[in-house]
Amino acid sequence: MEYISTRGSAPALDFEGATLAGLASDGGLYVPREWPRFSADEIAGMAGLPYAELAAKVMHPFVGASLTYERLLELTTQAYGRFSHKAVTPLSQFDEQQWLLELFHGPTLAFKDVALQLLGLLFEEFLSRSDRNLTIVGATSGDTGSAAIDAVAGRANVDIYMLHPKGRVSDVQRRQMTTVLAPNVHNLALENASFDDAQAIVKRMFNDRAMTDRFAIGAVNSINWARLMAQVVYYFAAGIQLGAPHREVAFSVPTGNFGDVFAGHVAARMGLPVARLIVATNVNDILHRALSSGDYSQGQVTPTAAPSMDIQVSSNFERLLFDVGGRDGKALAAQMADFEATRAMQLTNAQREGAATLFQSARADADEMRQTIRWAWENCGELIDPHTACGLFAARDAGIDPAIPVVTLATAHPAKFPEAVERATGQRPGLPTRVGDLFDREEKCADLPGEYDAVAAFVAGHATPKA
Ligand SMILES: Cc1ncc(COP(=O)(O)O)c(C=O)c1O
Ligand SMILES: N[C@@H](CCOP(=O)(O)O)C(=O)O
Repeated sequence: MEYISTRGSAPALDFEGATLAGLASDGGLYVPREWPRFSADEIAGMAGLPYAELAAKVMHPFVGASLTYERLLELTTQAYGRFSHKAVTPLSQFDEQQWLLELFHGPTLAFKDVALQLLGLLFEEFLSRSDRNLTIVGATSGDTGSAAIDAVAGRANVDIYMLHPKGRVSDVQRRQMTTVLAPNVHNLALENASFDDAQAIVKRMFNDRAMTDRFAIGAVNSINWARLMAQVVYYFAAGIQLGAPHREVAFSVPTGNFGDVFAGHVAARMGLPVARLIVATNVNDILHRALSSGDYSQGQVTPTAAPSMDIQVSSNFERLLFDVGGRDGKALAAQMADFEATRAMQLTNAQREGAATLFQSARADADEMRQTIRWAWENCGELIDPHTACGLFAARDAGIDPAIPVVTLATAHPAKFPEAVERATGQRPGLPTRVGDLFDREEKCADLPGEYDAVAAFVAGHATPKA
C-alpha cells in the first residue's frame, strides 16, 4: 500500500515510511492511495473473532509489505493484551436504539490507547530494523499525551516531548502524563496557550529544516496515519456485533481533531454499512459549522467541561476534504494555504456535498452536556464523561431511522473528569484500582512560554540527534 500527501507534492511512502514520517514534508497528511474494500462475505466472516485477530485482519491491507500478517497479529495481541476488558472495546446498551462503545479500557482510560498501544510497538519494530532513533513531538488537550507517554515510556531509541496547554487539562489527565518519570519522557506545559497553539508548534517543527536536519521528528497525534488505521477496527467490531454486513449501523462521535470520526469514514469506504456518522462537538464548534453551513473559520477557544475537545483547528478535516473533494492535492494545498493565512475557509460545493452523503453534525453546550450525563445516570445507571455526553446528546437528537442502531463512542472514562460528572449526577466516579495512586505520585514537567522558539530550543537542548 502506498501513501500520498493530501497536498500533492510530498513523495509517496510505504506504511513504514508514513508511520515514521508522521506529517508529510509538504505540510499535508498521508492517506492511502486507494481504499481497500472487504466484500459482505469477508465482513460476515469476521464475526466472533477475538479483537486482536479482527484488528490484524482489518489493518493488514494498509500495512502491506511492511509487516507480515503473522507479525502484525503478534503486535495486536501484545497491544490489546494490556486492556482491562476481554472484549477490548465492549458495547453496552442504553435503550432499543442507543448503544455505547466503551473505548476506555486501556491503560490511560481513553480511546487513544487503542491506537497508541499499537503505535508504540510499531515504532519499536521499525526503528530496530535499522537502529534509528526518533524524536516524538506531540500536542495534547489531555488524552493523547498520557496514552502516547504510556506507549513509549522507557522504550529504546525514542524520546517524547509532549506539549499541553497549561491549566487546560483535568488534574487526572495532567498527572497521568507528569507522573511518568522515565528519562525519555518530557512534559512541556505551555503558558497562555490553547491546544491549537500547541498543535501549530508541532506542525511547524516538522517543516523547520534546522530541526529536521538534526533530529528525526516523529508524530503520535492523529496526523500520523497509523493512529487512524488502528481506530478503524472498533467500528468493524461494533458494526459486526450489531448485524453488519446485513444491517446498517450509525455512529455518533465526540469530535475535536476529526481523527476518530475520520476512522469511521474509512470503515465505510472499506465496505462496512455505515448509515450515518454524527459529528458531535462542544461549543468549540468549527466542525459543526463547517458541516452544516460550509463555514470553516477558526473561532476563539472556549474552555469547557470536555477539555479534550476544546479545539478550533481540526487537523484531520483536511483528510476528509481531500477524499470527498476529488483528491486534488494541488487545489487543496492552495485552499489550506489560504486558510493558514486568513484563519477562514469556505468549503467547495463538491466538499460539502461529498461530506453530506455520510456526515451530519450537532453541538452541545454546557447545559446539554450536563443534562445528558444526568439522563444516562438516571435512566440507564451509566456514568459517562462530558465528551461522551456530547456524542450521546447528538445521537439522541439525530433523527436516525429507529430500525438502525446508533452507537455513541464513549471516548473517556468518567473518572478522568470527576468534578463534571459529580456536578451532573451527585456521583463521584472513582479511578480504577490500577491507577488509584495517581495523586500520590511525584510530578515532572517544564513550564514554557507558548512560543515556537522556546519549544524548539528545549527539544534541541535535550533530544538525541539522528542516528
Ligand atoms: C475524550 C476525548 N473525546 C473525544 C476526542 C475527539 O477526538 P478526535 O480528536 O479524534 O476528534 C478527544 C480528543 O481529541 C478526546 O480526548
Ligand atoms: N483530544 C486530543 C487532542 C489531540 O488529538 P489527536 O487525536 O490528534 O492526537 C488529546 O486528548 O490530546
